[in-house]
Amino acid sequence: MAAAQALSDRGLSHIPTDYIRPPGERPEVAHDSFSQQHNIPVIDISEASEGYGHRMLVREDQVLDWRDYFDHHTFPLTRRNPENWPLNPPAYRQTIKEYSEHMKLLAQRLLSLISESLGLKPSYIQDAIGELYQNISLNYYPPCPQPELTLGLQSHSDLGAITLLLQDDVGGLQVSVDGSWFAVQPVPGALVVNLADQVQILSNGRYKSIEHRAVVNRNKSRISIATFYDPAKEVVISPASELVGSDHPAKYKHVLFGDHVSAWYQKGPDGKKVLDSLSVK
Ligand SMILES: O=C(O)CCC(=O)C(=O)O
Ligand SMILES: [Fe+2]
Repeated sequence: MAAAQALSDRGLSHIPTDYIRPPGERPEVAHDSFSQQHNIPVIDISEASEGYGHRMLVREDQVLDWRDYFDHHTFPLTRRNPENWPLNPPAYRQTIKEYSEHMKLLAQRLLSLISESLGLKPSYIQDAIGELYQNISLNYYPPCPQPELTLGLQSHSDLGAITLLLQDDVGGLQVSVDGSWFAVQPVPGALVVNLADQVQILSNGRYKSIEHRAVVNRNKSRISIATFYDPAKEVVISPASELVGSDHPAKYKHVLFGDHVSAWYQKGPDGKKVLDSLSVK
């Protein structure tokens, strides 16, 4: 059993100190007023070997997130090995496969529209990203005895181009707008579209990646499924030359996507600090 769930199941009244965030990073609102009945489907990940755990960063001194997650590497097909995915329920592998294909098409449609809205050719962002690296992350946030002291997922922006997020009806996703946190209330049947860092760079800052986090609550567990649309680690991303000129200079340095990922996992995202470090001063 993964860590946060095991702690939750132990029925502790206090959370371990390595989950306690410094006062300035604690959520102000405890989301313990949700009353909907919620049944969590049982998925057996005990056989699974594809990236799962509860630590987000490689640093040892990190504050831990009250979350367990499980990753599926779905594109390119050379990374896909359904043998690593749960066998139960029986439709699981086929469902992930179909879901990944639909999410790919939807993300591509959205990226085309974003490219066009910038006056670029529809395939611009997809061409810049190159071969799609798609991961599907299943996040599980167990009930937490002290939700006011911790976070399910620390503040960050997503690293790639675009993220499609499916959340259940419990609620917990928050976005930062002008320095304040706002809850993103679940809408049945709807996906949340989060723009990620590479679209901010490619659009030379005309689109902004969204800083977000997840809070947990005392009574309910919550599941969210994030589908990430990323470039390969070898791809260099830079502002579109069409969007750079003498009256609007490049706002970001070129970045090797792999370096962006390493900085994120080593230093910690700390909101959008990793992206901010690429700003041209
Ligand atoms: O659980 C959520 O609502 C957010 C998940 C998320 O931001 C992520 O997986 O990157
Ligand atoms: Fe995210």
